Amino acid sequence: MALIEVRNLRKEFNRLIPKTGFLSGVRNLWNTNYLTHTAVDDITFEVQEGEMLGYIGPNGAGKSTSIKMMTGILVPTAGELSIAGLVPWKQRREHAQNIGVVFGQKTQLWWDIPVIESFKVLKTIYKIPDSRYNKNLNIFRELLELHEFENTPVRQLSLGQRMRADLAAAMLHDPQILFLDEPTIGVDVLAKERLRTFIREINRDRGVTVLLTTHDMTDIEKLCKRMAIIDDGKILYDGSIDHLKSQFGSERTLIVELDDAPYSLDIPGTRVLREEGARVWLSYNRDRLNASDVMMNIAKTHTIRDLTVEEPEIESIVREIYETGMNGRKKEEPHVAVLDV
Ligand SMILES: Nc1ncnc2c1ncn2[C@@H]1O[C@H](COP(=O)(O)OP(=O)(O)OP(=O)(O)O)[C@@H](O)[C@H]1O
Repeated sequence: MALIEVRNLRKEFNRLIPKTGFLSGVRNLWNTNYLTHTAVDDITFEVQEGEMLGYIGPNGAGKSTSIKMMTGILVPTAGELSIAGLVPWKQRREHAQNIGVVFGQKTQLWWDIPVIESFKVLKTIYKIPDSRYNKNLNIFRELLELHEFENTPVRQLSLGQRMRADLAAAMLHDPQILFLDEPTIGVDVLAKERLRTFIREINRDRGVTVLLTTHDMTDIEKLCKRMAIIDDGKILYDGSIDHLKSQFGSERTLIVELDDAPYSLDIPGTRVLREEGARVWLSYNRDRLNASDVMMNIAKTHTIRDLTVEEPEIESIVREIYETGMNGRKKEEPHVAVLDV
């Protein structure tokens, strides 16, 4: 049985249609005209124990709404949800013991008290035994370098420090599942790397199952093997990152360094992306050409000094899917490629 089971999950919100015109402010007080907006539209997926799933999508796609249902904050309009055998919004207390949650946009800690005092409050709330609390605190202190700021009130922390404190707080009670909603948003490169190392280690050493939402594709590439793409409340893709790359990333970039300046290199089947002195970046479709064909064609007119082929970046593949849907289809025809990973 999967640890997270989501079946035909749906969430609708009612939005007020504002009245305009004369005395609109007053008339809106009695306004009962609502428009139903479907934020999550019949999604189905599973997450196995110990897996790390990247859950991505453009702004307003329905990611946070999904996480809020999975964490028990929101009640779905329809569908089924079982997490570690519990229904989040019905068994909230038991469920809270099984999960850790980090919302990058909003701290779970108390703003005015030192980080360590927030941890003590959480110890009491979750009834964490002394030995377990001390053991976890020591491990997290080292992994996240908490000693730098554990006696500082949360409101005085930098964003990177706050995220480190939030991650530790979410893991103090040893949850088996961690929901991360944009945990690296706004933090610098070094802090991002520290957060990623922590997430990787708790997944590897403690077997914690992770559901990660982020707009940073490097987070996904560095942490997850599997990714689900949601847009307009629907799952467009659910499968391995390698499969997505091999299926949708057929554009390759060949970078050649020549003995002389290329002066508008014109190689059939390729497109010049950039030229810099004697270096030129050429894009070609791997399904129609291979690197050696392109190379041979260049060698007819130039002497090649150096050459590299760049793999497609997941970021550009995902951007294309957001823009045009799967397989270049329009978004009104969502296509779900469910794969075993
Ligand atoms: N409480 C609410 N009432 C009405 N509409 C809502 C509410 N919460 C979310 N929505 C709408 O539901 C849709 C999905 O929102 P959600 O926050 O889940 O998106 P998201 O994928 O997390 O976006 P982002 O990446 O910008 O955080 C959006 O159109 C949003 O405006």
